[in-house]
Amino acid sequence: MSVLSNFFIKNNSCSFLSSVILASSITPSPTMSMCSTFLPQIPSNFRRNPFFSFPIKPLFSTCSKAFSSQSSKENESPARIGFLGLGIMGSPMAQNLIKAGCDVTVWNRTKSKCDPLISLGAKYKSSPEEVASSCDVTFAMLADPESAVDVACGEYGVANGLSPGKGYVDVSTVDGATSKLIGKQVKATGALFLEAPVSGSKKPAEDGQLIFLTAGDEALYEMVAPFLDIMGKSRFYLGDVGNGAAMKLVVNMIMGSMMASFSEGLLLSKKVGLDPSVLVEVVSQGAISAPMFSMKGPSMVQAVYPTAFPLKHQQKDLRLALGLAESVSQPTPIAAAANELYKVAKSHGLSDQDFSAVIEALKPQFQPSRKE
Ligand SMILES: NC(=O)C1=CN([C@@H]2O[C@H](COP(=O)(O)OP(=O)(O)OC[C@H]3O[C@@H](n4cnc5c(N)ncnc54)[C@H](OP(=O)(O)O)[C@@H]3O)[C@@H](O)[C@H]2O)C=CC1
Ligand SMILES: O=CC(=O)O
Repeated sequence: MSVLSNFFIKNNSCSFLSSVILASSITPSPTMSMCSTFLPQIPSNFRRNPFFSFPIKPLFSTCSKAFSSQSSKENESPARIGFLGLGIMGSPMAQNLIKAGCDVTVWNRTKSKCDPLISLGAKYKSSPEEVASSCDVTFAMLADPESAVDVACGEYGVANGLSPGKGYVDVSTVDGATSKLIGKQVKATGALFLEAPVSGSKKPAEDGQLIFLTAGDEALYEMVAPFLDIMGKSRFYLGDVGNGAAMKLVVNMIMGSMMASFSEGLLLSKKVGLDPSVLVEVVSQGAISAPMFSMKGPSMVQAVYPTAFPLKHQQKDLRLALGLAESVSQPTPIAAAANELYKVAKSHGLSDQDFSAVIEALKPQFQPSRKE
């Protein structure tokens, strides 16, 4: 199978862009020339470092042709990638970049989380500002809107270290207004900005199987595509900043409601004398089957919730999705009800459990006492 056909199969969502990039490796196109201010700091990396022999993702060498065709200078520095926020998602994402041979510099508020990555070869800087100033492109995977703004725009924040020719890619799940605020600060430095929240949890992050929902500077999107392809299995470019955030919030609104509904079903099945494990099996074979139910159902039946997606983040996403719905007067009664359930779960100390622990909020001990 040719490299080109691999590319289309793996990334059927962006086949137009792929063909633009591939074509650019042969004949410079207007799309690629849009990237030229950024390119001088990136391309030689793709000729000199181990990316070319990266065995799992032949796609990458396809993309790298686009970069190498833009430059023939031998004395350019390799692309330097910053990664901020090394929680459940950020750590495996940064790890995959390091394992692919990228030159990665990390920072995390709790410094100890940097140590495993440093031992894999990452560099360390002591602030987001220093990471951004020492890197060509900086990724951030932060908890929520507050931390995303703080890291990007606060004291010693990313914006202080950015300048023309650099790029900032925020992969955190935030609302569109937050993303636009960050984008504005980034653009004021002359750097490029891309929002790129991800769909997919801990395991897809470890396996490089995330789905990127990007929006913002298309030139930066094209520049970082090879890195997204190391961390993910597909990528969507959705236009203006805010669209990536909105897409992610809609997806997670659906997910939060599905999990709440599944929880009700598991508990009801048990109460009427059925085996909830059999319900999981039945669901898995029918039209409402979902990987999420098959993966999480068995542990939910056992009342254990190993954290992949923290419940507090699911509730944050529902809250932000409800705000999005409110902004356009779209009724979302199911999501609103689900949100209340996650709030109950949070108030009972389940914030850091997996979001499947929302089922606990439906159990008698967590229900408001009722007069018979
Ligand atoms: N887990 C999942 O399945 C998925 C999560 N997401 C989204 O990705 C983002 C990260 O999720 P995840 O990795 O699970 O979350 P974690 O809670 O594991 O990690 C959060 C990260 O944010 C940092 N952080 C929190 N507050 C601040 C602050 N005030 N200043 C600086 N850094 C801060 C944490 O630093 P410290 O280590 O110091 O606490 C940590 O690095 C969230 O927006 C989430 O909604 C998206 C897809 C899937
Ligand atoms: O945001 C969570 C996910 O699984 O996607």
